[in-house]
Amino acid sequence: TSPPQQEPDTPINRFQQYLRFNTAHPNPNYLAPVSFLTSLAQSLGLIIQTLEFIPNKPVLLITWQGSNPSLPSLLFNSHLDSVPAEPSKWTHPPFSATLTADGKIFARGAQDDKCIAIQYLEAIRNLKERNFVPTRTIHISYVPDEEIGGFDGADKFVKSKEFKDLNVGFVLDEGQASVNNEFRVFYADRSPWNLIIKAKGAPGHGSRMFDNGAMENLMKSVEVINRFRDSQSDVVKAGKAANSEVISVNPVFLKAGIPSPTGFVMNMQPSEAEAGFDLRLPPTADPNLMKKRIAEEWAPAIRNMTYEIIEKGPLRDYMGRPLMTATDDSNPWWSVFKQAIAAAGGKLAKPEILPSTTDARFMRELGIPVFGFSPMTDTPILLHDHNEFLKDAVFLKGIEVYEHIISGLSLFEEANSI
Ligand code: MET
Ligand SMILES: [Zn+2]
Ligand SMILES: [Zn+2]
Repeated sequence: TSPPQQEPDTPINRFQQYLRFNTAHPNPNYLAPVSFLTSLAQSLGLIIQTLEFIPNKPVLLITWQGSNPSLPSLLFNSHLDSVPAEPSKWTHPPFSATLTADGKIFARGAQDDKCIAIQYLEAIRNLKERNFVPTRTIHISYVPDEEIGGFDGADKFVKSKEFKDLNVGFVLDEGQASVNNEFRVFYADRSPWNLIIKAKGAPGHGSRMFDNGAMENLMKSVEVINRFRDSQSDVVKAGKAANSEVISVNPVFLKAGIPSPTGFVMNMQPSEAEAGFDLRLPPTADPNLMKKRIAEEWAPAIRNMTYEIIEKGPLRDYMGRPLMTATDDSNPWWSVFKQAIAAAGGKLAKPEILPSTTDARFMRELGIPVFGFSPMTDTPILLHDHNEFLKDAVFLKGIEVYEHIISGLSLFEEANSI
């Protein structure tokens, strides 16, 4: 018999091992990756706590104690879960973490956001090997359920006594890939709304051309929504705003028709029809104006329409301010962060609003400054896409970047109160 295969002792291999846990919704495996990360943290001599605010939805909290634990701490967050993948559409199985000859590691979660999960720990490994001693305490959190809104994950965590006791002064959470050689940093998220519009109307023979059918009513709404979508796109195409600075609306499901064993009944017009939309509002948008538009134009009662808006998370912080982290001198963390990127030999792009949404909004809601940041340059943006991958060299460079960030931020002692 051959001896059990030993996993190679490399950062890339640890990344691949972490990518192989199937953490896709609707049934993410949380226990196995948490025990894997726990053993990594143990091997680094870090403090480990597993919190469970909701049964079977663990929050893993790892701590590297600083020499001055009375200073506000730093938190590096990532989520454990992933969106689903359609394996038949992938060139390599989505949980295989296949490394190709050109250095691409294919996996659901390679960019979103299992890279940073391992990079945080690898950066600490390297700093410890060099006998670096942090001044501020450093925490790393691994939270469940980000992809379904974070309500049983980060939201519960940040509202807990355990979180309050961490005295967090500054947070880094996930960002998005950069297609050029500049690192991207995000000071706000767009807020997600799920919009479901329903139409009712007279049923009838498939050959008749009557007014106010459910399908006709729904299609009219789809046209109106599409015109709004075009108007937002035009602003972007004219160069007047970035993608993430306008309101996005995209249809994500359509539900109608009378089922038959072979598909749908073709000669009946249905009496009900439904469509779902993913909306994202930048922090500058007026939510009330949007609600008015939906009520009056997108799903008007006079066209037999009803609608439901599910707001996925907060729009304002506890002081009533939009959820934005300052990127000027009023935020001392900004310059320390900038210096760390420069020290790593990196170029930083102009700070942006994130087009999507992260757990950062729950920390910003408490008034804590948070940047979204995933160190991936020269990388196509593949989050939630088929064939998500990250290059090994990009992953390794990211570790080095975090070494500079962690050391720079943890030694930053001015303004003790922040
Ligand atoms: C619905 S909360 C956000 C989930 C996910 N990160 C997204 O942006 O779609
Ligand atoms: Zn993510
Ligand atoms: Zn995601």
